[in-house]
Amino acid sequence: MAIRRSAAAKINLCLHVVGQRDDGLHDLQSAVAFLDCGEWVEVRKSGCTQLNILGPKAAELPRPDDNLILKAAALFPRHCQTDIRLHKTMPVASGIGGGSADAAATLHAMAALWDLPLPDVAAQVLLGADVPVCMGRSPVLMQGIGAQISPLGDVPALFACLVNPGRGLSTARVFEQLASKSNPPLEPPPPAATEFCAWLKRQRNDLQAPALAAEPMIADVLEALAAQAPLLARMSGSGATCFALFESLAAAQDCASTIQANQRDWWVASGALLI
Ligand SMILES: C[C@](O)(CO)[C@H](O)COP(=O)(O)OP(=O)(O)OC[C@H]1O[C@@H](n2ccc(N)nc2=O)[C@H](O)[C@@H]1O
Ligand SMILES: Nc1ncnc2c1ncn2[C@@H]1O[C@H](COP(=O)(O)OP(=O)(O)OP(=O)(O)O)[C@@H](O)[C@H]1O
Repeated sequence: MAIRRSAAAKINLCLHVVGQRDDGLHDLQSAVAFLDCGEWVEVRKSGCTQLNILGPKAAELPRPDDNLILKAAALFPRHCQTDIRLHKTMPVASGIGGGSADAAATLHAMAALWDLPLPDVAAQVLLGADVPVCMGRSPVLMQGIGAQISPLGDVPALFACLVNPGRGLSTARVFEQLASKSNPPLEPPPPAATEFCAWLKRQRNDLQAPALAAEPMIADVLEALAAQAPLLARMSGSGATCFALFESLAAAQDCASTIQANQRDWWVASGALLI
């Protein structure tokens, strides 16, 4: 029997860096939502644990032994030998949590396959700061280093276009280049869905400036998205993927096809935010 779980793209709709801890990690406040980009993890019982990677972005992960998926699988007892397949569609090191989403999908799939409980949040966050948030798929508020997750409240139906210019960025390096480690906090999210977009526009991604300095092509991506008259265009996570939000699926898809037609080498995706 095979069990398949999808790994959705994580979008940091806003990301405030509000402090730095003694261990160097940063305290964050981020509204996070998800978009299904067709990436998945499939598991089946086997004589040994191994990972095979296929899909259009498989070549960006040449060494399966280093994969976060195998670190996630290692959280289960030794007898849980599992054959794992990853279908990779999201660009690697691109600020949309690909590795974390794959690790989260692996934890869900293996817990179901072996009828075991999920590893706790403390173990999840040791895999990666984005793993706890990627265990769910609905819009949430992420705080602390990534382990404190709470519901975001009433979010309207929104549609997104994601664009990545094909340049990987190191998350650690972007944090290092951040000018101020202690920035103004998020305004509390509004109770009513009708106020959500106005609230979101007033928030920031504090990693956008250092990522732009490291990779100037992000400015081209943001300009291309802004030209499609979205509700909002901003960078996700530590970049370089940027997103634009729209009120309709058709508008998000139009944005994606226009940008892809102009920039054949860029990675582009669109769809409804999961709610
Ligand atoms: C920027 C975000 O994507 C926002 O959702 C995440 O905080 C990063 O999540 P991630 O890629 O899963 O991060 P990890 O692999 O755990 O950490 C990569 C590096 O990012 C930096 N890092 C990460 C999380 C955090 N709260 N503070 C940090 O300073 C650290 O230098 C760390 O070594
Ligand atoms: N399954 C995986 N998918 C993608 N990257 C992985 C995976 N496993 C390990 N990695 C490594 O993790 C690093 C970060 O890649 P990932 O795609 O998770 O970054 P990201 O999208 O910037 O993440 P985040 O938004 O959480 O900072 C890469 O250098 C990659 O080699």
